Amino acid sequence: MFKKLPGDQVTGLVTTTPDTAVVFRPAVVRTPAIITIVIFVWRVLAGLVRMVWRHPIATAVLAIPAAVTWLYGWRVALLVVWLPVSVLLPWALFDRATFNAWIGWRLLAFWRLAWMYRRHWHAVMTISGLARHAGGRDYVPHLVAVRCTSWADLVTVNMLTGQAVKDWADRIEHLAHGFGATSCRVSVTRAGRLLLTFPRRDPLAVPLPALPLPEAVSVGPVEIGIREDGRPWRLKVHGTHVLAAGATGAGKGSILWSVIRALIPAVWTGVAELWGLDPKLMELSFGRPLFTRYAASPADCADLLDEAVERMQKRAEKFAGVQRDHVPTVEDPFVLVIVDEVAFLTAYQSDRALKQRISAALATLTTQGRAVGFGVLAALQDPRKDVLTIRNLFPDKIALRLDESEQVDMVLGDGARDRGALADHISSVPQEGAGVAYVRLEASPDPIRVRAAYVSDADIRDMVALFQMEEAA
Ligand SMILES: Nc1ncnc2c1ncn2[C@@H]1O[C@H](COP(=O)(O)OP(=O)(O)OP(=O)(O)O)[C@@H](O)[C@H]1O
Repeated sequence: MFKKLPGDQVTGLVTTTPDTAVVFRPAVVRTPAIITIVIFVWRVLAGLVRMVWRHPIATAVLAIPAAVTWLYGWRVALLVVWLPVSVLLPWALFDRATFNAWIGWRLLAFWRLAWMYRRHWHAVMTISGLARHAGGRDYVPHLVAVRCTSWADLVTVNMLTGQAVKDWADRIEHLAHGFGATSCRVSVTRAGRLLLTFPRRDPLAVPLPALPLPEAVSVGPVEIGIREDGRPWRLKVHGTHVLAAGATGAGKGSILWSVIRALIPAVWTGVAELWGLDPKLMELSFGRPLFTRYAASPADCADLLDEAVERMQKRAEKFAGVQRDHVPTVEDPFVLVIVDEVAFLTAYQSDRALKQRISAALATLTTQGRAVGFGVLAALQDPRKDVLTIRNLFPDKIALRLDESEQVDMVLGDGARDRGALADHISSVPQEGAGVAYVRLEASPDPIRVRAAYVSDADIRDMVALFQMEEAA
């Protein structure tokens, strides 16, 4: 009787031997071969149609020569291949940008989809814990499409039903290493669909020299560097307050100086004023003539801030009931109060009375100054709790290189690091990482990576000389 085992129906089985293994074999329903073949062929055809639809150029590059070889022989195929190559090659050599936009990135996307993402998708999803096994079935997030830009692969993916963005944000390191990238950023494109950004190279690895002095008179948004996607980084300074936080040597100076540089034409014409607070006596003193008002000692800084508050309040009285938005004019210029190392004046200030005066003046400026044309741009080394009160007064924040991962969310807000703002991973080698930062733009919760242009001492000297010449003229 036991020879029939395992698997046969063994109802009523009686055995006197303890520990006898009784195995039940599940009923097997045999699917007719024709149904299996139809399903298989259907899947192949659907896959082919999808591939042609999504990657027409890559498919044509492979399919046309193969078809011509088969139909007419390899000589004709060679000719057919040579004709487009003789057009495409010069195009690629002499106008790389348009070639890439039309053909290059599409071919690369096809290659990256097949070679990197499809090949490793199942394994990475399973090992990172993003795939699920339930009721005997594997549920794997759906890889929708891959697009390539000059610096990154943009992978669109459908989450599994019931998954949250945080499930993915918590696994950015698994994803990055799984797909051979140094980092990964997660953003939501629509309900249930994510865009994963895998950089292939770092477009911000090389320092950016100081940008040319703008020709137009403008108070912003001012161009101060480049974004990772190659577009200019424009920072809003009029109508907001900006805090740039970064460890020592992170390049806070390059942000302050790039903003100053971009505002120089507005300062020349009198529609903007720069007020400098330089408690470290190192950063702003170099370009002292550019500042309408300048202070270094804490007592002078307190006086200067009090004066700014007084002027702001007078202007608010003048505007009351007349206008709600500030338009910079020579009569009512935009005043940008620039503070290098704001914690020197607040958290680290030993004179209590002075500390309270400065904190109160800064709080008044940052809470009431926006609408009447007073802005504060402050640099800060340590964004931790003792300077928290100051931090929260600034609507716009920039995270340069930070020492600890927890500091990223302190600067950019909750969840910023999970979404890829790895400010604690920015290189401490000045050449590679100084001036590199993460910012959150108003329109999107997703942080973007940027690099400020480096305004050298020579650039500042030139700016001062030019400024003085212009004033003398
Ligand atoms: N945008 C930049 N691109 C390239 N190199 C830069 C950039 N900004 C700064 N550096 C380099 O990094 C060094 C440190 O920069 P900087 O003094 O601005 O840092 P910091 O954040 O102000 O430091 P600290 O808080 O100690 O004053 C500079 O001497 C310069 O060589």
